[in-house]
Amino acid sequence: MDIIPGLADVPVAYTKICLLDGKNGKLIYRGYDVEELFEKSNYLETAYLLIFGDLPSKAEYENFKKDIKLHSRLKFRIIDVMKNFPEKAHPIEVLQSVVSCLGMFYKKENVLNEDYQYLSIVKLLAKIPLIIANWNRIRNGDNPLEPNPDFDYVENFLYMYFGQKPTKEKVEILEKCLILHAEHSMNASTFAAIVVGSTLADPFTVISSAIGALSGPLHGGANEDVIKMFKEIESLQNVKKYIDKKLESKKKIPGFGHRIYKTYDPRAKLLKKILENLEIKDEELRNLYSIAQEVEKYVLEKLSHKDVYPNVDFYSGLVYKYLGFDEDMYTSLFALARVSGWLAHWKEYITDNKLIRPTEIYIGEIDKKYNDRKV
Ligand SMILES: CC(=O)SCCNC(=O)CCNC(=O)[C@H](O)C(C)(C)COP(=O)(O)OP(=O)(O)OC[C@H]1O[C@@H](n2cnc3c(N)ncnc32)[C@H](O)[C@@H]1OP(=O)(O)O
Ligand SMILES: O=C([O-])CC(=O)C(=O)O
Repeated sequence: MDIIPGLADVPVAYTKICLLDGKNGKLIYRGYDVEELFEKSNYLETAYLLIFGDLPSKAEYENFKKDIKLHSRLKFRIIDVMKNFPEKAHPIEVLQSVVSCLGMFYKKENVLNEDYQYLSIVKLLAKIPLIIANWNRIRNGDNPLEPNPDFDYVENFLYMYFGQKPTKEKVEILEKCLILHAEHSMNASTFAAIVVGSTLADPFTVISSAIGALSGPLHGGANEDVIKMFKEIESLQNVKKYIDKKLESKKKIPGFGHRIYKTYDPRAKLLKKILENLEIKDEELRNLYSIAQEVEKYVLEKLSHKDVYPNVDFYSGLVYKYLGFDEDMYTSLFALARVSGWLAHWKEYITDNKLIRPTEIYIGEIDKKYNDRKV
């Protein structure tokens, strides 16, 4: 028996949620190509599709939206907890901690009870955007805003975050970004969600664990590192030198490479398409975007023979920057979207649950004696 490092290519579950074709760069949610959803759907509808199995009818969608609006409140005690966090706390740490706190406020029920599942799903979808938006206001010394019941999900998030009604263009762009980030089969954070879910822990604990897994630089944390890299590069003429130095010292280029995609990540293509269609007036963003294009060209020259291509984290930050978000918020925006994928997998997995408990191969010492220890 041998181990499989990183469980690469080891299937851990049957699923009807997501099909990933890493060779051809295709991403399918519940039978629909993500590209079609990107063009035609919106985030909440896509979340419903992922979690409940198909796109909602008009009535189902209205009900779902109504239930989410009903739970779009944060208890004052949660806001108080947030006000006591250090202003410099990273938003993803705040999000993970507050989602974990949420569970303390609700009665624990049997996680296999479908009504409890539905209520928890609605609460998490309702409250996660509020936590992210409120934290941004709290850390800047502003009071959190009440949600505007006349606004849709994404519009309301942007309103609460920035404190003004967002333009239609910005709402549409964020809807598209969230669709692209909503789901991605058995990635590390989804695996964390089903590992914790398989113990029949409550859904707030499940999602909080998944957020923790997402935060690392090899996963969702890479989008922040990408923008830092563009800033460090500073100008087009530094691109080659910067990338060569990284590769010579065996460092990874953030935003490149993927366990499954051995070609261009379809989401990176669509994010790039968003950028191509923008009229970018901000000079810093224009400069970072041209650096990004140059980095892409040069890294592909250097690494495409190893099947290393841009992943979803490569262009997302530039789009978020266009929308006005600070760079330390990018991973939280990823989580805002991915919560639907985590919930879909959690629900699917526990319906036919088996505790996840792999094994390991012991290669340490045996038969040591306590009295022989070093003095
Ligand atoms: C939402 C997401 O999670 S998308 C991924 C976000 N993460 C990043 O962008 C961080 C940078 N990328 C990486 O670290 C990796 O590509 C990962 C973690 C995403 C995937 O890692 P793995 O599947 O374990 O692939 P592995 O690290 O073995 O790479 C295979 C080969 O490609 C190279 N490679 C892969 N990614 C990169 C990269 N970003 N920069 C330079 N080389 C790379 C490796 O050095 C390795 O080369 P070798 O065979 O000569 O040793
Ligand atoms: O699938 C993966 O391993 C990582 C990824 O791209 C994602 O979670 O979106």
